Amino acid sequence: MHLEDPAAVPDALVGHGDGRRRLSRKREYDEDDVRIRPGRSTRPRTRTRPRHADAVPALVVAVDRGRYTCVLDGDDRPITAMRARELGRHGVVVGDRVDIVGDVSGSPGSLARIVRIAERTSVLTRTPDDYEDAVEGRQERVVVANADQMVIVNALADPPPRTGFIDRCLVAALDAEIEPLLCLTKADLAGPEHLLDYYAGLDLPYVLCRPDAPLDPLLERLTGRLSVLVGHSGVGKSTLVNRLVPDAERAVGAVSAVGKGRHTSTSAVALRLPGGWIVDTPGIRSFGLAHVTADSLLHGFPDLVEASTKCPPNCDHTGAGGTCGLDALVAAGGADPRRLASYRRLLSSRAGDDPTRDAEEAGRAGADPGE
Ligand SMILES: Nc1nc2c(ncn2[C@@H]2O[C@H](COP(=O)(O)OP(=O)(O)OP(=O)(O)O)[C@@H](O)[C@H]2O)c(=O)[nH]1
Ligand SMILES: [Zn+2]
Repeated sequence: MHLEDPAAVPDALVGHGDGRRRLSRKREYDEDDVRIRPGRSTRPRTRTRPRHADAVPALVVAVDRGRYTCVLDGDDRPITAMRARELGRHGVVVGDRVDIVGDVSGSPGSLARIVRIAERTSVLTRTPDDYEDAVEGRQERVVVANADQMVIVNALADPPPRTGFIDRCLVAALDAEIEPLLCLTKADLAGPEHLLDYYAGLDLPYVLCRPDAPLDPLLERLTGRLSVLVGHSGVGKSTLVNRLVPDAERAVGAVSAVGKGRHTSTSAVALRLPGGWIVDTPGIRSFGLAHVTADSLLHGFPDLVEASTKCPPNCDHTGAGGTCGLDALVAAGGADPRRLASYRRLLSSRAGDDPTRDAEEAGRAGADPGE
């Protein structure tokens, strides 16, 4: 028997898994609601719930408008679940390890309930950039929980590599303490030398992918991990996902069906590999970094960060005063000037005095061979 405290969680403010809050959303019902409740009693109400000894561990693989698709260990059946109200405002996102109760059969029409969310080992967040989600402003959003690795997919040609995009991803990954992996596609069209030269000062792991070679080097790095794939349009991310998970289309279809038919194009979805998970992020084209502090931004440039110890106190690293240690580092040949320029582009796009998209265009030009 559950005694509800209707005042405990105002339904209109319940947080949703994607970090959004919708106002005046109708309260959600779960199987407890159909039980006959005792009349108002004089017993003190309590927020303590039974401990759900029968709960089973599951992974959240998709989120769509308040419905969560979960799977059990070693079982691909999608189980639709809702969030128990006792979780309060705690959001649930793809990658979350949860405990579920109720009907966990996954049969059509069944609904389980998420009663616990395990502590997250990492949280990848983004701030929507100025050009999207204007309605929601620049509210920070969790993209995926518990990712161990960020696979930054970039093409070596067609479209040419965009170091501005990669650098932005690196900042987001390192800020979230997620290991980055550079995945260079279309290696059949161009060599990686130019790009790797730009990253020579970093210990950045990379793999090359081409249609006529097996994906073993990539698979090796994906094994045993939960990897989130990011990439801008046209780099071959869908091609890659379809090669890694041949029935990805079907899996994503099954997942979207539970969300009453409409698949939210910006949501992430986790797909099972023989030994690991990949999280595809369709619709996520870039990482707004407004939530990342200026300090963390510099930690996204491991080849530059050490030189900041030579900066005067409270240096803003813009180079304006001519005393920034980063300039001294570059002048002494200790770092690639293009790296410092990229850092400063991100710095100024974060400060809001330079539209993000322009900054990334500049990053793209910076990677062009011959520049
Ligand atoms: N030559 C070559 N072409 C590739 C490779 N990978 C993908 N392509 C092609 O590049 C184009 C874009 O590939 P997609 O997989 O659709 O790219 P995407 O990153 O998913 O882009 P969106 O669909 O816009 O999100 C397609 O025409 C692919 O056939 C590759 O390794 N080599
Ligand atoms: Zn400085």
